[in-house]
Amino acid sequence: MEETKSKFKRICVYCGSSSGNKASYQEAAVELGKELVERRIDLVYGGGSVGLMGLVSQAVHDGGRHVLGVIPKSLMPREITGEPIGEVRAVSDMHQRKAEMARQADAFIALPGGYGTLEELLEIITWAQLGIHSKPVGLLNVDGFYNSLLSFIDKAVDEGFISPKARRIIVSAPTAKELVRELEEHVPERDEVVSKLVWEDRISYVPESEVAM
Ligand SMILES: C/C(=C\CNc1ncnc2c1ncn2[C@@H]1O[C@H](COP(=O)(O)O)[C@@H](O)[C@H]1O)CO
Repeated sequence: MEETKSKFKRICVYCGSSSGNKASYQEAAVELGKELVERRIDLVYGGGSVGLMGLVSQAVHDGGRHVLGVIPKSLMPREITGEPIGEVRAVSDMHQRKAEMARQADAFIALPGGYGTLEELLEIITWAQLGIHSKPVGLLNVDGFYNSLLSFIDKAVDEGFISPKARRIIVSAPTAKELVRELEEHVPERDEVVSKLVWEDRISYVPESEVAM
């Protein structure tokens, strides 16, 4: 397989701790893992090997890229998260976990999932809206899984609760290949008010090309 270099060093993937009922969800998790490998991108995720989390992390690990799992101590028992893959970083709680995953990543992708995935996705979008980070956020809309969420968000725009600019934080595509390509091309929009906010815990993004070697 030919490898393509990406501007992202590491992507954070949010996804179901279950596998979902359709084979297409599981196939998409493996496809995403392979796409990261092809572009030489490492993975940070919620740790463990259950559900789609296990499939995407195994695919990245099998392809020889680094996998970092961030797990709260209380979720560490193997019967809950399964055998860990790659490097495991233990944190004290769910809040610290999300902050650590966000710090370690240059971009975010949500695969299909449940409450946990939705919560992680909506929080990272909210953090982008508030200027805590300016890293791209992608939705892998496998088989239209996220159509109803996107319709809801569009309704919130129509009803005046989400600005059109904040709506554009979300990049969505039906396949991993298209999504990663779109995330690579995405230019975050600057908001004059938000960019003046001061966050002690601002999660900065330094493109690899700007990191002193
Ligand atoms: C409590 C049980 C299983 C939980 N196992 C998890 N292991 C690791 N990470 C998890 C787990 N559950 C949630 N997460 C995080 O949320 C996302 C998945 O949640 P979802 O509700 O399945 O969508 C995932 O990205 C993780 O970061 C036994 O039922």
